[in-house]
Order: sequence, then C-alpha cells, then structure tokens
Amino acid sequence: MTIALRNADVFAAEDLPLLCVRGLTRTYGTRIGCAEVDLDVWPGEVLAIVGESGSGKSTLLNCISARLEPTSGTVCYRMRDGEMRDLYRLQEAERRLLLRTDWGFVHQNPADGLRMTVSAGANVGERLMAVGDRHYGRIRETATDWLGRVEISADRIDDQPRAFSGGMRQRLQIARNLVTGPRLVFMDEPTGGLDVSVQARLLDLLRGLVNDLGLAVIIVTHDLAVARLLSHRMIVMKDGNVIEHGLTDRLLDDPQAPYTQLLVSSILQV
Ligand SMILES: Nc1ncnc2c1ncn2[C@@H]1O[C@H](COP(=O)(O)OP(=O)(O)OP(=O)(O)O)[C@@H](O)[C@H]1O
Repeated sequence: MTIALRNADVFAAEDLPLLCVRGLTRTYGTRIGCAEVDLDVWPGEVLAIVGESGSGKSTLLNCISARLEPTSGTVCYRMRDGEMRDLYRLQEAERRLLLRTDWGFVHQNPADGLRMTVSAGANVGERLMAVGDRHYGRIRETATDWLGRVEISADRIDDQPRAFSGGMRQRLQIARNLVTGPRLVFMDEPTGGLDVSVQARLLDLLRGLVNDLGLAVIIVTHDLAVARLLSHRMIVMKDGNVIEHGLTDRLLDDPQAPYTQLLVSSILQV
C-alpha cells in the first residue's frame, strides 16, 4: 500500500516528496516491529503516525529517521541538492550532518534531546556551531531570538534546563531543533507527560511554528486530538501494519477500518 494522498493547497509549491519509504519492515527476532510500510512525505506537510501502545509507531519512526536499520525496505530522502539518497547507504559523516542540520528530532522526554548541564543559550547555540557558526555575538543573538519564539524569557538564557519546568524544557528542545532551519522534524509524543494545560499551550506554539516555517513533520502520537490539531495526513498502525491512511479530517470524521472507528469513538469523545 503506497500512502501518497496529497493536499493540493498545502503542497502546490513542491512536486517531489522529501521522504519516500518503501516496503519497510523491522523485526526483532520473530517479533514484528513494523511490516511492509510504504509512505511519502512532502515538504511542508505534517504526517501523524497513530496507534495504541505496541502498534509499531516508534519502530517506524526510528527506522525512517536513520536511527534503527530496517530489516528490509528502503528509506530515501531528498537532499538539499535535490538528489534522492537511501539513508542507510549514506556515509556516517553525511548521516550525522543531516541529523544536525536538515533534520530535527524532538523526543518525548526533553532530557533525551537536551544537554541538561549546559545553559539554555548553549543548548541552542551548540546546534549553530555544529553547522559552522563561530561568531559568539551572533550565536547569542540568534539563541535569544529563538528563546523568545518558544516563549522563554531572555533573562533565562544562562540558566540550565534542569532549572526549567517540563513545558519549558520541551520548548527549549524545540528551539534547539529548529534553530538550524531544518526541512524535516521528527517528533515522538512531544506533548506526552505534560499537564493538560501545558500540552495545549505547547500544541498551539508548535502549530504556529510549523506553519510559519513551512516544516515537514512526522509526529508519533497515541493522542488523536494532537493528530487532529497538527497533522494534514495520518496513518493508523496496528500490530506493525498500517491499517488506514488519509487526510486527517477525512479519516477522523469518517474512519473506515473497524479498528480506527474504535480508536476514534473511544478517544475523540473527550
Ligand atoms: N528492542 C525490542 N526488542 C524486541 N521487541 C521490540 C523491541 N522494540 C519494540 N519491540 C516490539 O515491537 C512491537 C512494536 O513496538 P513499538 O515500540 O514500535 O510500538 P509503539 O507503538 O511505539 O509502542 P509505544 O507507544 O508503547 O512506544 C511491539 O510488539 C514491541 O514489543
């Protein structure tokens, strides 16, 4: 099954996918993580991967973000020069550069994506240095600007994230990821583990940033309300398989697979 629905309004400017996944399977011994997944992601679109615990969301996300080698299948990414490259055939240095520059990865637990014992400013500035910026004044200015964009006051720039609340840490992790102007950002339950009111604010912020920056995002969530708010398209996973895919509004308003109907009726009522 090739998941290639497109929203013409959103994607008119770009005619080629950014990421193409074909026949992606990952097994753990005899256990299936995910099986025979095909999907395309276009520039500027947000794709949500949803499903209950153990359905294979993390396995798929890790395989398509070059963090977990698939057992079979391919993951191709359109580099900035326009060439489609198989992620698992890149040189290690090329892959690392991609991870530091063109991609972001927002972890559920901010501590996994931040350096907790260096300042907030350094957490953001470090990514700029990784792409070659060496001008201290400019790095600090950009870091301050990005802290503002994620609603962290400039006077917290020298504080370490361990002195921040959970919501602030997550916003800092987002700033650290976006400061280098990535084209594709992977997010693993970015609002998981936060209070409901903090979640709502973070979602609002994320939605604004994604729209303003025209980012492509692949977001894993078990929360259909998060998928509804952020994504253009969704895929629904069960037991490692994609059982339904489509435009988010269509899929949530008119789910076809019995499993999706169950998910929607049990979760979206809140
Ligand atoms: N390292 C591993 N070793 C063995 N089996 C694994 C491993 N990681 C995942 N699995 C199995 O692969 C299947 C998919 O797991 P995965 O973590 O991808 O699902 P998930 O939808 O992300 O779940 P959750 O939302 O709980 O993180 C499950 O049956 C799981 O037990």
